[in-house]
Amino acid sequence: MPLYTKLPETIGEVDVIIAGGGTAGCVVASRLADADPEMSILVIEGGSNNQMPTVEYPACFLSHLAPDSKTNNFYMTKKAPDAGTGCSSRPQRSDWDAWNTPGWSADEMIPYLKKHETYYGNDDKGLHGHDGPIGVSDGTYISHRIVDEFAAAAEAMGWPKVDDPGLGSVNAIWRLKKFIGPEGKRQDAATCYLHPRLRDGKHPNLHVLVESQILDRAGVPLVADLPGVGTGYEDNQMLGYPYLNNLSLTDTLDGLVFGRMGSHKELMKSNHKMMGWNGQEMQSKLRPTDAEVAALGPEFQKAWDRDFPTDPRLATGDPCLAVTAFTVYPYSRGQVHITGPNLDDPVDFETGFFADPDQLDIKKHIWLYKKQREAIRRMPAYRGEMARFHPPFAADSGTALVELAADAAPIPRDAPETQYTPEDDAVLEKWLRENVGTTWHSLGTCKMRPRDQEGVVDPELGVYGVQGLKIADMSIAPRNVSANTCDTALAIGEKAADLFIKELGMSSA
Ligand SMILES: Cc1cc2nc3c(=O)[nH]c(=O)nc-3n(C[C@H](O)[C@H](O)[C@H](O)COP(=O)(O)OP(=O)(O)OC[C@H]3O[C@@H](n4cnc5c(N)ncnc54)[C@H](O)[C@@H]3O)c2cc1C
Repeated sequence: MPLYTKLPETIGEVDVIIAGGGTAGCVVASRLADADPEMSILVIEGGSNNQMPTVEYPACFLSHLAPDSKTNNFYMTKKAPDAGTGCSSRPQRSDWDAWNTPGWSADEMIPYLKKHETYYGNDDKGLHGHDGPIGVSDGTYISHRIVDEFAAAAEAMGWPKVDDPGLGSVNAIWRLKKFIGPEGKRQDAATCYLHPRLRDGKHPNLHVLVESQILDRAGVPLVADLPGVGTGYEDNQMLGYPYLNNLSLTDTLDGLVFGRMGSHKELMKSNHKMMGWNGQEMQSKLRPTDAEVAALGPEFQKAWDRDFPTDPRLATGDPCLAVTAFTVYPYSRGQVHITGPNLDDPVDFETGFFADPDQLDIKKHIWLYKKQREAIRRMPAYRGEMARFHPPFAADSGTALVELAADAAPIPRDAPETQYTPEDDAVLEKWLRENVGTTWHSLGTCKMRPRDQEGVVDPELGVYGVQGLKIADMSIAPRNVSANTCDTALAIGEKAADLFIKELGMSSA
C-alpha cells in the first residue's frame, strides 16, 4: 500500500502535493487520483496513519482527546484563554449565501453537500446524498431515555423537536445523525476516501506520507505578502455542563469508557453495539426571545438588531449526562502564526475567546448557560448539577447548585424559571471566562475574500500572488457557519476537487 513514513527514493517528483491529510485534503487527493491515473499525487500528513481500532470504534473517541494522546495535535495558546468527533451538522442556507462569493452560494454548494454523503434517515426535502463515501446514520445504539426525556423537557421550554433541520433556520431540537456508518464504524475522510483507494490497486498515482511535517518556514523566501494569513481566527467558544442524574450504565458512554462493561478488546471483538455510538444524542439551534435579548443589555441589543434583525440564521464512570454548549457566529477573533524557522518553534496562537471589544460573546454564553440548565432541570433523570463543572453560585442564592435525593420527585416541566441576580450573573461571568474552551471549529485564517479585505484565496481557492498554490480547508471560510464544521470541510473538499479537476483540464471520474 503506497503509505509511507519515509518517502521512497523512486518518488523524486510529483504533479500535486497536498499538505495535510485532514478532512478536506483527503477528499481532494482522492478525487484528483480518480480523475487522472497519470497524475501523481503526494499527501504529506503530520499525524500517523489513522487505521487503528480506537479510531474505528466511535465509542473510543475520548481517548484521542487525553493530554497524552499521540493522535491529536495540541497547540499551546499564547495566553491561556481567560479564562469526538462525529456529529454531523450542517450550516444553514443563509450561512453559505453570506459567504457572498461567486460559486459558493447555498444552491451551488448543495451538490457538494450531497456528494460526500450516504444518508441513513428521512430525506423529505431531497437535501441529502445517498451514494457518497461518508455514511451518516444513528450508528448502532440510541439512548432512548435521554432522547425522550430531553425532547419532552425542551418542548416544555418552547423548543419543538424536528426530524431534520435540513438547511433551514430553526429554533428547535433534533436527534443528531453522526459520522458513523450503520454498522457502527467511524466515517472520516481518510478512512472513507483515501484508504480504499490506497488498497484497491487502481491508484498507483496516489502516495501518502505520514508522520511528516512540512510548511517549514526555514529558508522559504516571501513570495506574496498577504497580511490576512493567520489572522481572524474564529472558533465557537464552548463549555460542557455535566449533571447529576439517575441514569443507568447503558444510558451513557461512561461505564463503557471506564471499563465497567468489560475490556475494550472484548467489546470490539464482539462488536458490542455501544461501541458504534459516540454518546451524543440531541442537537439544537436556539435563539433568544426578544425579552431575553433586551435583558443582555443595550450593546447586545444593538449588535442583535444590526446583525440578526430579520436574519433567519438564528431564527425561528457513573453515567454522566452533560450538555456541550457553544454559541455560533462569534464576535471574538484570534490569530495563529509560526514564529521561527524550526518545526518545534512555538506557534503564536491566540484564540481571542471572549475578547471581542463589545463583550457580546460572553453575554451569549450567560444566556446559554441559563437556558440549557432550565431544560435539563426538566428531565426526570436530573438530580442536580455536578458542582465541579458549574459556576459556584452562593449557597443562599436562588440559583445555588442542587443535589436531589435519589427518590426525590422530578422538577415539574412547568416549574418557574430560575431567577439570576446581578451577583449570580457576576459569578457566572467570572466562571465562564475561567473555563471556556474550544469547540475545535477553528476557521477563517486564510479567508476566501478580495485581497484588499485581508483575503488570502480567490473563489477558485488560488492564493493571491502565488501560482500553483491552493488552499482547501476550513481556513478559507470567509464567515462562520451555524454548525459543527466537518460537513462544511467535506463539502469544501468536494467543491475544491471539482475546481482543480476543471482547472487542470480533466473531468471527474
Ligand atoms: C476533537 C475534535 C472533535 C470534533 N468533532 C466534530 C464533530 O463532532 N462534528 C463536526 O462536524 N466537526 C467536528 N470537529 C471539527 C472538524 O473535524 C474540522 O472542522 C474539520 O476536520 C476541518 O477540516 P480541515 O480539512 O479544514 O482540517 P483538518 O481536518 O484539521 O486537516 C488538517 C491536517 O493537516 C495536518 N497538518 C497540520 N500541520 C501540518 C504540517 N506542518 N505538516 C503536515 N501536516 C500537517 C494535520 O495533522 C491534519 O491532518 C472536531 C474537531 C476536533 C479536533
